[in-house]
Amino acid sequence: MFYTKSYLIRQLGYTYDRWMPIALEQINAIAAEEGELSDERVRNIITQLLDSPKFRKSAWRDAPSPFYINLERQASTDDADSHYLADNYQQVVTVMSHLMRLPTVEAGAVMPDACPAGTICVGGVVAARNAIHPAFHSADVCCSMSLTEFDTEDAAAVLDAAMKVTHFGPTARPEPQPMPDELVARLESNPLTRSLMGNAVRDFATQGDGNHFLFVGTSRKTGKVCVVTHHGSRSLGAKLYKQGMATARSFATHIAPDDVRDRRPLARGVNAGDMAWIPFDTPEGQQYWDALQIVRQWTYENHKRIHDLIQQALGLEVLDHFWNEHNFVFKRGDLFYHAKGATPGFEGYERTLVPMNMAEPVLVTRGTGAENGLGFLPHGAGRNMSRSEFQRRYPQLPQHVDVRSFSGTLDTSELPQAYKNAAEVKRQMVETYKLAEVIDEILPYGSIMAGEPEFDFRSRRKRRTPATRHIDSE
Ligand SMILES: Nc1nc2c(ncn2[C@@H]2O[C@H](COP(=O)(O)O)[C@@H](O)[C@H]2O)c(=O)[nH]1
Ligand SMILES: [Mn+2]
Repeated sequence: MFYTKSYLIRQLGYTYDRWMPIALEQINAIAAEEGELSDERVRNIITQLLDSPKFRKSAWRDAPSPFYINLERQASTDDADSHYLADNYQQVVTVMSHLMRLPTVEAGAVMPDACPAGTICVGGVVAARNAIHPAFHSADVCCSMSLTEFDTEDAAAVLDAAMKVTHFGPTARPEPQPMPDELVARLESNPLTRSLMGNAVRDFATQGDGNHFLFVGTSRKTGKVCVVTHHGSRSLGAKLYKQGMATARSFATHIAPDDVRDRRPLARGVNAGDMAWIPFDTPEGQQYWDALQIVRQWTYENHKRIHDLIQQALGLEVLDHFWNEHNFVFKRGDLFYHAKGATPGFEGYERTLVPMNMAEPVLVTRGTGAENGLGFLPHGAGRNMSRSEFQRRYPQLPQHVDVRSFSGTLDTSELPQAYKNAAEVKRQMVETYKLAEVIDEILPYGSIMAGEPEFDFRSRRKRRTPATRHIDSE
């Protein structure tokens, strides 16, 4: 006998669903070996299939589980900013409330630098059981901070050398940098990263754009010059994220309830379908997890190569070097902590880096591991408002800082006032919520960012903004 859809629907009373063709394939394969099957045997085969990770049904909670809010409703004394900060607060709480209904999610926290950014807010931490939610680490996988302290007090020489050896923007380096052999071997070892080898090679020792930067300053403690870089895993991570979202959605089409399949937004920029996850205890979950660790290593080596090129250009002695991720997934016990713009402050992260803006010190922090932060601390100051809104409000160039744009044209949406007040965020982090202590500060000398590209892809015209390569009022 050949079993068909109509047998399952008419005789056994099932409703058509995506699992049915797969079930029929299995039933007919078994029938080919065992002969005609009883209705009960067929029902058992279907039950087993629906209980596998790919098809298991899971219900969202009716109400969100509670989460920690380490964010004051208004963090600025500047009246003009208050409106945006209050709006930010509301949006952050709304977004987190949706996440906290997911069946996988067991805990959540919001940091003092929180601001809305789509499926999860920046400054958000979400702990999930047996699940990796790609959207919660975001496309900028392993965006991170790295510091090298050099045995010199000549910050100008270091900034000049950095400008020559680093690379920002969408293009490849004019002279590619080879990756370490061990990294190449790891990339080869996982089918997901192997398929992205071209991206890994092309983008090695580059920093991208947006608010990624290379900051030069001096340690308040030692007076020595430090280079601090900020970037993620470039197109390697972005493409892995895309693969991860596709895999997560392939699970979600079967395991998630109707509201996940529903494409209508839950809130501004928030769609249930984007919250899909990959169960960790599946071959797909294991492979994706391993690929994330490889991308982490690529990102570490990427920072390091840029720092090494500066060291080699000037022949400097390295006094200190450390780094931390702030967009990543951390496995602690049985839970997967997804950090989107949150700095780990637990074991293994004794010193971490929290930048504020180009004109403020980068904080060297030590997390307290406080429960209310789920072991995390802020990753920056967080945006005050959208880029376009900020640009309409006449951003000011900072004084006493050597600001350089790799493209030669300043990106005014990245100027200091685009971010929340640094002292306020620091106060909330240290005093109000006790998430971290500040153990040193890297005082700003200068900064390099991608800047605006010469050609505006949106208007399809050359930009009119004058080039601003060097702003130093002293
Ligand atoms: N020292 C600098 N800090 C900066 C600059 N631009 C942004 N920032 C801070 O970094 C965080 C990180 O942002 P994210 O992209 O990882 O979410 C941000 O919140 C700002 O506080 C800069 O040019 N120099
Ligand atoms: Mn970042």
